[in-house]
Amino acid sequence: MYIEEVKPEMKLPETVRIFDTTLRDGEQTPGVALTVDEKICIARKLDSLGVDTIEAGFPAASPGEMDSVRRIADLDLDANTCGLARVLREDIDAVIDCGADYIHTFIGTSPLHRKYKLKMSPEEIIDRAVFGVEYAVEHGLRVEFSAEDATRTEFDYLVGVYRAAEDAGADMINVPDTVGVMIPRAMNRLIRGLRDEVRTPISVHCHNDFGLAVANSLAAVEAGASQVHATINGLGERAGNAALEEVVMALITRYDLPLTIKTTELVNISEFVSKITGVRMPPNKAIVGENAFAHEAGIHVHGVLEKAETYEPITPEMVGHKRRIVLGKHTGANALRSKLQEYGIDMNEDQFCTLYEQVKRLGDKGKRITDADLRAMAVTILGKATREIVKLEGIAVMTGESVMPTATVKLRIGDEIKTTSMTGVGPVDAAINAIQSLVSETADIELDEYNIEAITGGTNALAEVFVVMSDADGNKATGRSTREDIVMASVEAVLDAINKILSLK
Ligand SMILES: CC(=O)SCCNC(=O)CCNC(=O)[C@H](O)C(C)(C)COP(=O)(O)OP(=O)(O)OC[C@H]1O[C@@H](n2cnc3c(N)ncnc32)[C@H](O)[C@@H]1OP(=O)(O)O
Ligand SMILES: CC(C)C(=O)C(=O)O
Repeated sequence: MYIEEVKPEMKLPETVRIFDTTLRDGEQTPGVALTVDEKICIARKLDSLGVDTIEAGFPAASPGEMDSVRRIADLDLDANTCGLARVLREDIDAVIDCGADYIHTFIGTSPLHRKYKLKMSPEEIIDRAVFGVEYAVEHGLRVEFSAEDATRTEFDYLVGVYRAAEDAGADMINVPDTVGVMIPRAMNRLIRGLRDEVRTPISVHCHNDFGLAVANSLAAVEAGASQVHATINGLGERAGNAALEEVVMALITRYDLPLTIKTTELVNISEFVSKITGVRMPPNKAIVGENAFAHEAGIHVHGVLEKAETYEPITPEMVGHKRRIVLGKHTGANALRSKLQEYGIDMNEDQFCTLYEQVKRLGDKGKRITDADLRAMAVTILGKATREIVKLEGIAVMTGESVMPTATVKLRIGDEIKTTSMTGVGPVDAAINAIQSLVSETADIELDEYNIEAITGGTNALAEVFVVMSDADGNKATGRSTREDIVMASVEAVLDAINKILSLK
């Protein structure tokens, strides 16, 4: 509604090209280093996603980078394979040697970069830029030129640099907000200004130091930029780059721009990149976070159950996500009824009220309530309490210096008594390993989470253990126990969760 009103003020391009730099700037995320094979896997996924260009690496940086870019170029993907290079002959030669079809070459232009980093005069920087672009063009590459730290460069000088790159044959000029200092209005002004001065298509590369990378990228598009640099999950130097999934979904759904991205792949690629890089997404991350389509508050869940758009701006399916109704302190009766219906559980009004109160009480204590917990609570209220299918009959643990921590556990599982001994990194680990080994003959139940907290002080402190376990069918249950002895608290919590899951069968 409001967006349509401001659209006439924009200079939107017909479409926006997506230049993905997950494998280059994304890999500059502190602590992230990808192997050649990992880069190839990500490149294939980016290509299926439909990005226009994949910046596969910086070939001059190392033999591994060279190998990655070469092998990605050899894949002959639909996306352009791009290599990054300083405006130096040896860097550009490295990109040429990789067989990439596209080069991104750059030089710093701001007073800070000129004076302190490059120690070059403004004229020398222009000469170097022209050399780099011409050299790459002569070698048959399509060339994107970046004035690094453009957003802290004097406008007239910046125009001079870009005009020189354009005259030297650059196919795209990129405007990097290298340290993320822009605000959307200023970015819009800068891109409008540049559009009046240069003929070449304009791209932007925004960093997220103030959390404005996506907003600044969109402001640039509103001013006519026809390409955006982005990374999966917003990876990149320091606070990262503009998150591809956010930029893409905003361009498609807020600006109605026809992008070629297969949006249903976004969650899949986000999870893949998160796993490979080890950079986990916060649950509230837009578009791809665990909570992006999760609802707990009663008023919201009620709205969503009636009509999902009340509290969802786009459908989860559009990005390959799933809607989740979460139980907790804010749960309302409508949400609870829908959960019971989902599991085919019938209750009278009194039983329902008891369950509702229990959910609220647990929520107030800050406890997490999984679907299996709810089902266990419901069956207890219905008089069919969680059955103690697995019962501890005995346990002995041995630990110390120079011995492998070992636990011997005796369980009654149904009518059978079973015993085993297992080792672990400590007595708790050994005991849980032994329980899991015995139970694995009945059901495949994994420990997903283990948390321990000291409730009181001192060596005889009460410890509360909280676990989350799940089986191969996706049933998840929590288990809890509070004891002075952390081994026993852990064993009881694990058995609590296992029995909840087995009682559902
Ligand atoms: C904003 C960005 O994200 S830029 C990309 C950042 N990515 C990387 O740096 C990738 C990893 N880098 C590397 O492996 C190394 O830094 C290399 C191989 C590229 C260069 O290594 P070294 O030769 O040892 O140089 P070092 O990194 O210490 O310093 C950078 C040099 O490049 C020069 N330089 C920096 N940018 C440019 C440029 N665009 N054009 C020409 N020279 C440049 C610097 O002035 C400095 O020169 P000096 O060695 O003569 O002082
Ligand atoms: C190489 C350039 C575009 C860059 O990564 C930056 O300025 O952040």
